[in-house]
Amino acid sequence: MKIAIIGAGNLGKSIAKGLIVNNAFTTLYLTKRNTEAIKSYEEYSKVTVTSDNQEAVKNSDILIFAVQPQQLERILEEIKDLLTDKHVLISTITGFKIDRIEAIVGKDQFIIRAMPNTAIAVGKSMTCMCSNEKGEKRIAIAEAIFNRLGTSIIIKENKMQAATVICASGIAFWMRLIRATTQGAVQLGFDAKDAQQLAMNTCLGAASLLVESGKHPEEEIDKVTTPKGCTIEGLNEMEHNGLSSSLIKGLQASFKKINNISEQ
Ligand SMILES: NC(=O)C1=CN([C@@H]2O[C@H](COP(=O)(O)OP(=O)(O)OC[C@H]3O[C@@H](n4cnc5c(N)ncnc54)[C@H](OP(=O)(O)O)[C@@H]3O)[C@@H](O)[C@H]2O)C=CC1
Ligand SMILES: O=C(O)[C@@H]1CCC=N1
Repeated sequence: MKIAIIGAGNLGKSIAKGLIVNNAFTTLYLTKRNTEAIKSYEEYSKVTVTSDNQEAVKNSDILIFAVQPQQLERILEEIKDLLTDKHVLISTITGFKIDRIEAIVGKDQFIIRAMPNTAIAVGKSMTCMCSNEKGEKRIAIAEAIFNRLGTSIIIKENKMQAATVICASGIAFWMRLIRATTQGAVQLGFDAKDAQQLAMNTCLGAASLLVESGKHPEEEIDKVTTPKGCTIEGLNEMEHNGLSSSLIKGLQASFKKINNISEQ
């Protein structure tokens, strides 16, 4: 696949890393206006770094847009006359609806909206996707890319904002939970390095149990909570202090904010 990432910033570079590590492209163009920070990617075979979006579009089939929302319109205007039937447009832009993209490039383009997260850099992104009507014919291509770099699901466009909160912002939320566990482990006597090992690998184990068994979390909790034991003591104390409630309220606050941003 001939892929271009238009806007190789935080997310764009994470996608590039995932593609490079997984050898998931034929050629890869990375663009940004100031290319200094991404020059090192040219060390990889078949990777081209440029500030010329038009060159990237002409030489690629899959166009992944990863710029800030206010930058997308201008870029679409810049490249729209170069689009042909070979192109699939994948936008990762938060809150930028498909009809706004269609208004610039036309309905007759294969348009996909995707919301990956930064774990794409290590091939573990949870990516949610939707498409315009024409894009349905090529969404399998996007699925193939994002499944190489993690797991993907197709959702309705009206769920993209919620998916952004749970999956994209979710990386930050889970990081904070891991950090809090690390702080607790230090207080219980582990040095910082060991504490982080314990916290992150236990988190990975918990998620893997559910992913691999398809079970409900409470079923796994039942296996760990010895009656009158230390686990239920700790768990109930956390809940008295609002663990679940605090998480849910945070997700709601994030969702409210994302809806406000996209209305602006
Ligand atoms: N960070 C995340 O976890 C996630 C982010 N997103 C979404 O992805 C998008 C990008 O986010 P993020 O990576 O954090 O943002 P960044 O600001 O880190 O990256 C955007 C990049 O676009 C480049 N850029 C700006 N204008 C142009 C242009 N005309 N042509 C080519 N490149 C350009 C910028 O570089 P320069 O100024 O040098 O041109 C910059 O490196 C956002 O819309 C965000 O909502 C989605 C999911 C997760
Ligand atoms: O924080 C934000 O608004 C963006 C959207 C998801 C990740 N970063």
